[in-house]
Amino acid sequence: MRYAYDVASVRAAEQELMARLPDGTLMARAAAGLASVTAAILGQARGGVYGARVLLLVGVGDNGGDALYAGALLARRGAAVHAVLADPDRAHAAGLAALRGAGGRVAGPGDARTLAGRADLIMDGLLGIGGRGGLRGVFAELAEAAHAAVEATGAPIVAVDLPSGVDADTGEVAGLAIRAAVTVTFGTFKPGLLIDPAAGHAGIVELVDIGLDFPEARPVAEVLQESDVRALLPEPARLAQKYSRGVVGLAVGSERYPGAALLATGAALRSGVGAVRYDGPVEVVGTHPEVLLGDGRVQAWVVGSGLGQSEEARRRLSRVLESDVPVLVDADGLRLLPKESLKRSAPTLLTPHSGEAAALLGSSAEEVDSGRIQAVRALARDYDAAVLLKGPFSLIADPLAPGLRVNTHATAYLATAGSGDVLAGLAGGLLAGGLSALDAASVAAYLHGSAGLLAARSGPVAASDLVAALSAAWQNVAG
Ligand SMILES: NC(=O)C1=CN([C@@H]2O[C@H](COP(=O)(O)OP(=O)(O)OC[C@H]3O[C@@H](n4cnc5c(N)ncnc54)[C@H](O)[C@@H]3O)[C@@H](O)[C@H]2O)[C@@H](O)CC1
Ligand SMILES: Nc1ncnc2c1ncn2[C@@H]1O[C@H](COP(=O)(O)OP(=O)(O)O)[C@@H](O)[C@H]1O
Ligand SMILES: [K+]
Repeated sequence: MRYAYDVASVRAAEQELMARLPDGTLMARAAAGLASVTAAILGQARGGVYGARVLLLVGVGDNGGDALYAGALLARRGAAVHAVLADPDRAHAAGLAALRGAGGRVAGPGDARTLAGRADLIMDGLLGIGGRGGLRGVFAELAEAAHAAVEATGAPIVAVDLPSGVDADTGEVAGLAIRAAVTVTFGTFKPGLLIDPAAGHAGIVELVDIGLDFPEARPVAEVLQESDVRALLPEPARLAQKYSRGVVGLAVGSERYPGAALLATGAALRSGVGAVRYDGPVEVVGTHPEVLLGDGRVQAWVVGSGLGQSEEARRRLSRVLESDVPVLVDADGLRLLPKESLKRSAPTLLTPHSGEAAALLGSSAEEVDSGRIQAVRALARDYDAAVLLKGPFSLIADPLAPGLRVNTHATAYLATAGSGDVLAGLAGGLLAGGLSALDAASVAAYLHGSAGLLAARSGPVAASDLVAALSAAWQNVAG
């Protein structure tokens, strides 16, 4: 598992560690890690550090200090390092002395555009975990100079700890923020590196261990790694029979949206269950001869994907919601009936995208997307249900779990019609296989992402390709 801690916990861990170490040790560790990642990037881009032109954007706190010390290390290896200071009187004094001592040069904001235009790499040391709100004034001018240069030259921006201007704790971006190619973060992930829209500013995130420990702090978010998913996969016992592996019922698809039934069924058949029962008007057996039809006992239902808005759709939805087994509610299922009907006593998993989440919350998709932690938590609380809020990085909240889960194992090729139907069938099958709603959602999001990554190796992905890739994705995880 990978964890993200909030700023208060990072500060506490830092205090605790600094009390036991000589002054400056933590910053030295951070700067060494930062310089080493930066050197690797320069190595790949141009064969080495020697002669590389590096521009440091330096703010007024320790984030700028990290950049200055890392710049000094790069200058000692032969890089031509310039630092542009947002406010010379408040720049990290010892870091500045180290940079100068190593042969680095200092310039004013007026030189930022020229230096950025010539740089092989720009390091963003404007703001770290002490940042509040978006970039303004000189900070904004420096960020704009960096972005303009990147557009013209393609040079990467390496963010120090966080892309400057994003909110470390919430992932919100209120105004201008740096868009980095790589972020080198220290000690732990911060929620802002995992939660959109801030996560979309971070690029590839490299974690540098500086020795921080979090024995008692509660993570804000956790990200399942492959080994976590492996431990949760329902493998068939030797004495398994089809009913002991679980049966999932699918009340999805309609005459208007037959594809949803075919896709969800295909995914459910590859979700580890013993059988899939389809209840609806779509002819699924031609494509999926394994499917059972009509009434019968199931261990979980999936309802809503491609259900349509008809009276019959409403009836199918209420029948499923009134059952006493776990239910996954997707798409039309989230909008068709009064909100109260989604509050059930058996486990429930809601899988909205931002628009559907907004409808449930009475807000707009823009509001949901600008405050995703708040939105997913509010839904889980209001509906007393596990909620998978879909998006580039999907968030999963459960009223009983203190932290959020985030799925970062994904590709933008998943943004394709029918992709959500595949996810619903897969997650529903995992629910029927006995996983909790939280685990079913997390494992499904991971496998769905894996299938997308596998399928994308051969080019753009259709939702049917995701179904076809699911077994391989499962096998890759299971090992
Ligand atoms: N906490 C830790 O464990 C460690 C922290 N280190 C570095 O220290 C950083 C935190 O340093 P600081 O606490 O000094 O904070 P920052 O360097 O993030 O800067 C905070 C300062 O910027 C000003 N500021 C805040 N928002 C602003 C805005 N929107 N526009 C303009 N100015 C703004 C504030 O007045 C404050 O003085 C970390 O992100 C990391 O880079 C590392 O050196 C290693 C260890
Ligand atoms: N940019 C993106 N990067 C990664 N995954 C994405 C992105 N956009 C959407 N997804 C994923 O694709 C799926 C889309 O589901 P959904 O919005 O229900 O689509 P549909 O209704 O067309 O099936 C979700 O799992 C979502 O998390
Ligand atoms: K930064």
